[in-house]
Amino acid sequence: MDKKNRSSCGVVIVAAGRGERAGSHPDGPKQYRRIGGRPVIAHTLDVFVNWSPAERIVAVIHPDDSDLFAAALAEVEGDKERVKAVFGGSSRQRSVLAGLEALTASGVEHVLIHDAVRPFVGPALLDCIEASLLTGERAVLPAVAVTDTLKRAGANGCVGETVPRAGLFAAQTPQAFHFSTILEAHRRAAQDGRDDFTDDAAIAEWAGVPVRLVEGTPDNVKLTLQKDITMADERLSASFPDVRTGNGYDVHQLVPGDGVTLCGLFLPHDQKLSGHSDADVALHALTDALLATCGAGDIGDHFPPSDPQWKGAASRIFLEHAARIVRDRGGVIMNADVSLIAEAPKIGPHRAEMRQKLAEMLGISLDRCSVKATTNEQIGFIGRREGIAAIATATVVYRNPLA
Ligand SMILES: Nc1ccn([C@@H]2O[C@H](COP(=O)(O)OP(=O)(O)OP(=O)(O)O)[C@@H](O)[C@H]2O)c(=O)n1
Ligand SMILES: C[C@](O)(CO)[C@H](O)COP(=O)(O)O
Repeated sequence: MDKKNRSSCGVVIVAAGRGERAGSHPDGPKQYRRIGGRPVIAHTLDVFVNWSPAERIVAVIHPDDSDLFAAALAEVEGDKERVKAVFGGSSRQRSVLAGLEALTASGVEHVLIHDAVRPFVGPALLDCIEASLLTGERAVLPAVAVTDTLKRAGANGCVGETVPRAGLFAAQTPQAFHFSTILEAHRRAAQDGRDDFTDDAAIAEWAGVPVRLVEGTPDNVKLTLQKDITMADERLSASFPDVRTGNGYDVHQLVPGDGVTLCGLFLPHDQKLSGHSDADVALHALTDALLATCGAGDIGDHFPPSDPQWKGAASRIFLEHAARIVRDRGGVIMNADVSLIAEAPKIGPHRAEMRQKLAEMLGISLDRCSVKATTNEQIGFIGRREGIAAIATATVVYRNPLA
């Protein structure tokens, strides 16, 4: 989704429960149990810290779990600066209210409230919920239609009746709301002594706020019992990593001038690259390579050369935009590699600084960034110093389903 059409969201992740139905375990309550080698809550936080509309993330934890939470947070991959922990209460409802109160000064317009123990939430569901909020909905509930036949138990372990399942849905999280609407509803429920709501949509319903249903994902299960944790662990341990590689190519003409910008670095030279933006071929090729890893089109789709706002633009804007798209779709950039094909200026003395710039722009470590250069042996248009070309490759691992 285009950045300018995105909402400003806070996120409350409730993690203060004791997980009694799952049973006790040396790793602690179920949100700290390891699935696929990492704590459940680390998987959950990964998704939100890499989802760009999430401006503030409040994890609501139990006062006994501060050390467990700090250790789990250390395993989260992404911008953890946005995550703050507060203590919850004796019920889920009280924990949610503690999380909402912690967001009051943040100025966010919307809030997503999510169970820490639903680690398989994916960015596609978050985007779908956000899209519904952006149409003006004040409460949005992801839910899946019930597919089993439902029975109500009667006396002596026998069926009392069959419950018609038409129109019945199982509620999931994250449930999303206009922030001040749900805060006010939660505060009012607490003042009225109501402590029996099992989800936040029910509080919105009680407050008379219409709740929009959107389609949840069957994968987004809540880990409630020991068997759920076992199945989650098997699922993550058995799954193949979703590794994708994209490539990109770009070329720009050299004309008389005072220097060229390559990998975001200005190199004084007796020529310049001509183009609509700063004509940084290296960043253009790498932008295309990143977009290719998730089928997100090419640089021209996102930044049309016909659009005057990109005239003379620094190409880091394009690269950072592509990196954001990748992260929003659950991708982790593993590697970025650029080959420059230029007769002059000499790239070798500037390679280290160029790699450093790529690492900064992409938010990844230096050893994952590579810049190489070759001449064209004085052959063809590059050999005649009429242009510079770049070829780039990016490797991205997608942690969550793209669909
Ligand atoms: N006082 C509570 C109770 C629950 N939760 C959170 O609400 C989510 C959904 O609750 P549930 O699955 O019922 O978790 P527990 O209450 O921990 O489980 P149990 O009822 O088996 O003890 C969990 O992420 C849980 O940590 C919370 O923050 N504060
Ligand atoms: C909020 C919830 O995940 C919606 O399905 C669910 O109600 C929370 O679990 P609990 O067992 O009711 O605490």
